[in-house]
Amino acid sequence: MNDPKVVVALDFDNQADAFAFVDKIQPSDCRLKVGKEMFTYFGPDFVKALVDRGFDVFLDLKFHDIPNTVAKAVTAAAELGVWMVNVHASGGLAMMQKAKEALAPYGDKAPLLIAVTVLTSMSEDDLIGLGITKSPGEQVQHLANLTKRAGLDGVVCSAQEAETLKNNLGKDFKLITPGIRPLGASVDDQKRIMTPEQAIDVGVDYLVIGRPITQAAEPQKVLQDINLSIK
Ligand SMILES: O=C(O)c1cc(=O)[nH]c(=O)n1[C@@H]1O[C@H](COP(=O)(O)O)[C@@H](O)[C@H]1O
Repeated sequence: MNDPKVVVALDFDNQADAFAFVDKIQPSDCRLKVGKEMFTYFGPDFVKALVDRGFDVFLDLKFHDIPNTVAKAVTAAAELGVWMVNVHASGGLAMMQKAKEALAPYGDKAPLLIAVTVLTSMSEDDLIGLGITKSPGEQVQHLANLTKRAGLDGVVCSAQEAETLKNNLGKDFKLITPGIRPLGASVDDQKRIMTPEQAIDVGVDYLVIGRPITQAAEPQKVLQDINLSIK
C-alpha cells in the first residue's frame, strides 16, 4: 500500500516497548504518530530513529505561540524529516500563514501542515469559559475555514464532523481523525467512535488509531484487517 491511511498513535512511556511494537509492523501498512508524551521523554532522536526505519511520522506537538516561534518550530520538524506536523488553529491566521511560509523552501519534501480546531475534550461550557459563544460544532467550522484560508493542508477533527467539513472545504483538504475503533475493539476512553470503514465513507483521509493496534497480541494482523476493511 503506497498511501497508508492508518496512523498508529505511539503512546508508550518507554522506548523499549515502543520499538518492540514498531518491530512488528511495516511502514507500507501504516504511519506513526508521536505526541507530547513520547517527544518530551525521548526527543528528536526517537523521531529520527522512526524516520530512519522508513516510517512516515506525524509529529503531533500542536504548536501554539507567536507566529515567528511557530514558524521556527515547524522548520525544526521539517529538518527532522517528518511527514506531518500540526499547530492550533486558534493561534490565528497570521501564525498559520507564517508556519506555512516557513515550509515553502522544503518543496515537495515539506511536511503536511495541519491544524487542530476544537479539542474533542472541550464542551460548550468550556468554550463559554474562554469567552467563545459559538457551539463547538460552529467553532470547528469557523477554525477549519480559517485553516483553509491560511493555506494549510487540513485539520484534525472528529469523525462526526468529517462529512460537513469535507463538503464545505473540498476533497483536497485533509481530515485526520482519532476515535476510530474496529468492530469489536474496546472503546477505552473514547466517547464518540466510528469504525474505519464508516470514517473513510464520511470522507476522513487519515485514521489515528492507538490502543486497538498497540495493545493487540498480533498488531500486524489487526492492521492488515483494518487495511483490508478500507480497501
Ligand atoms: O490530537 C490527537 O491526536 C487527539 C485528539 C483528540 O481529540 N482525541 C484523541 O484521541 N487524540 C489522540 O488520538 C490517539 C487515540 O488513541 P486511541 O484512543 O488509543 O486510539 C491518542 O494519541 C489521543 O491523544
